[in-house]
Amino acid sequence: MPEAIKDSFALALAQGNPVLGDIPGNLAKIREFRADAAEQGADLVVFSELFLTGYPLEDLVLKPALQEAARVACEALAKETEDDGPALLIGLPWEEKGLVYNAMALLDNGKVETVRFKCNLPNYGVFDEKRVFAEGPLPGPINFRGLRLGVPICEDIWSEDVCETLAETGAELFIVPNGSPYWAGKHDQRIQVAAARIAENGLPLAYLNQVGGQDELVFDGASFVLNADSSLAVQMPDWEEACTVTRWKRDGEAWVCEQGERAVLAEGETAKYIACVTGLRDYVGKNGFPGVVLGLSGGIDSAISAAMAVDALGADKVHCVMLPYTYTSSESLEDAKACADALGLRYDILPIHDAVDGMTKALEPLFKDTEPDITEENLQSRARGTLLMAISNKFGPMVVTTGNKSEVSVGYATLYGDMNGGFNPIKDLYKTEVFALARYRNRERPKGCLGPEGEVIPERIITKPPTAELKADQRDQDTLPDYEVLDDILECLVEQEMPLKEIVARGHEPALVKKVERMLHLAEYKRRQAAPGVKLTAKNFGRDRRYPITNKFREEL
Ligand SMILES: Nc1ncnc2c1ncn2[C@@H]1O[C@H](COP(=O)(O)OP(=O)(O)OC[C@H]2O[C@@H]([n+]3cccc(C(=O)O)c3)[C@H](O)[C@@H]2O)[C@@H](O)[C@H]1O
Ligand SMILES: Nc1ncnc2c1ncn2[C@@H]1O[C@H](COP(=O)(O)OP(=O)(O)OP(=O)(O)O)[C@@H](O)[C@H]1O
Ligand SMILES: NC(=O)CC[C@H](N)C(=O)O
Repeated sequence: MPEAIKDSFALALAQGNPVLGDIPGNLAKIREFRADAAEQGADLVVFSELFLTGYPLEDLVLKPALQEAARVACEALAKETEDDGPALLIGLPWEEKGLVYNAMALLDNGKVETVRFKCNLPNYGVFDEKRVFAEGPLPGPINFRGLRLGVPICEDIWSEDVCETLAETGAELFIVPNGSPYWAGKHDQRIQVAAARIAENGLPLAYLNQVGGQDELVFDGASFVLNADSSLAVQMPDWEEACTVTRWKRDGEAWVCEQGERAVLAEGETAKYIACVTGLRDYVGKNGFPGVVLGLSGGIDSAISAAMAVDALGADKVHCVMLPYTYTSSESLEDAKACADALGLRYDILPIHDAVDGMTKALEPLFKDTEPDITEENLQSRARGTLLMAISNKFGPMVVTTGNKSEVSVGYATLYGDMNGGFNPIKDLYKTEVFALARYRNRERPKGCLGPEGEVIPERIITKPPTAELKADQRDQDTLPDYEVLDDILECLVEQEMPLKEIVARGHEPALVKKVERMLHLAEYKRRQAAPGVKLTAKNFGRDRRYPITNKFREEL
């Protein structure tokens, strides 16, 4: 039986990257973290929200078999705490009297000592927890070897009630396990929320988040400890697994965390770039692909996607194919080759003339009395999409799709053509941000990136006017307004749901604002069929923005 905690204790924060549904794999990770924490003298190791199963579980948690497998793994793990090692605070779904809770279990002395449930279930943006979990009752503290731990679970700290109840019922500090996805500016929000709970209750707070990608979400880690005066005691690194042991001392009635690691966090473009790379890496890795393949056109979208793929997976796992047709310029061929060379990846050229001519011939009996139009343009895109999917089928790599948020917004992409693919690393980046990130990556290679340093996206790819090259002398701006203008209107419409009048008041042409609004609504059917991609903003296309496809509503202006 371990001794009661008196004047000091050591708390390990296990900032890990679970694989959703891989209970044996996550269990193995828990054991590794525990061994590491034991070596560092920890008394307790805490894991992020639902770590044993992975987060977010979505409807998978409704499966009794999943609940049962998690419970069995938890009981087995509890037995292992009979040794002298640290206790464990782990997250898992917990069924009781027919209701399923989002729970944290304290495993100590060879058994499950206590379980407590999440009270405030987030049900906005990407979150849908009320659909699958029951709300827990307002909790009291967990007794850990005589120490009274307040354990609010993630959303539980985003309002006052749970922390207030825990403090009133004797909690001595807060330990907060989270599954808190990244979006730009999120870390500052978390610190503010934590500081508010500390100010209300006068207790220190350890905030633990997971890392890694899970479908469209990426988690940045960046766990931290704030003391009761809201000063930062520990800042763990972002975007990487880590096990940090925080050391606590009693000062009269209060607990104080000793000053520890102070990692510098990625911000702005660095954070966004790492988020795209992390999302792609984990999607490809966790779904078991040997690598990726993508069409490299000499344009900026495919160039930055190729750079992100190399940074995520290494050049040996990225295959780029130039698929030229009649309208492909010599500059595009040169630029694609220069980009492939700079990134050091496998590059092939497969002309699509035969494929397009073959489809044109097959359609001739029906099309012979018609004029060429966008149909023929789309055949080029579909030939490319088909060939890339064939390479995927034959050799196994996943097709990376490369549409930016501006294109995805207005439907400037071909269904079953360039929209083909399994995952899109730039889906939540407007075109103007794609340009900025390309320049950024040429200046700087952020941590964890496996590609070369220096210029990886040749300058001309960034400076030349964007073109789909589906007909002679085509430019994106023949069909779309300048990207600076388009992106500003889209940001207002998508992220802010701003009334059209207010968008016009920013200096935009009324007719253009109406046109963009119309394109945005009309493209809903394409987005519903589009590949998933990394969420970077507070409102991505996907779970954050659920619009009907059939929709005749248009705002008056
Ligand atoms: N509400 C709805 N629900 C379900 N399906 C709907 C639909 N409305 C149209 N459709 C279907 O969608 C079809 C039109 O969509 P789609 O076939 O994609 O063709 P569409 O959107 O007409 O053309 C593709 C556009 O993407 C542009 N673009 C830009 C950059 C690159 C590339 C590229 O390919 O590399 C393309 C290209 O210039 C063109 O403006 C209709 O013929 C119809 O079959
Ligand atoms: N000639 C080509 N060879 C290989 N892939 C191509 C070719 N043309 C288009 N693609 C694929 O289709 C996608 C969509 O084309 P699109 O023209 O929108 O993008 P881009 O060429 O990368 O960038 P930009 O819009 O700046 O020209 C490309 O990103 C690329 O993956
Ligand atoms: N898992 C959760 O409860 C997440 C919700 C929380 N507000 C966050 O994004 O940090």
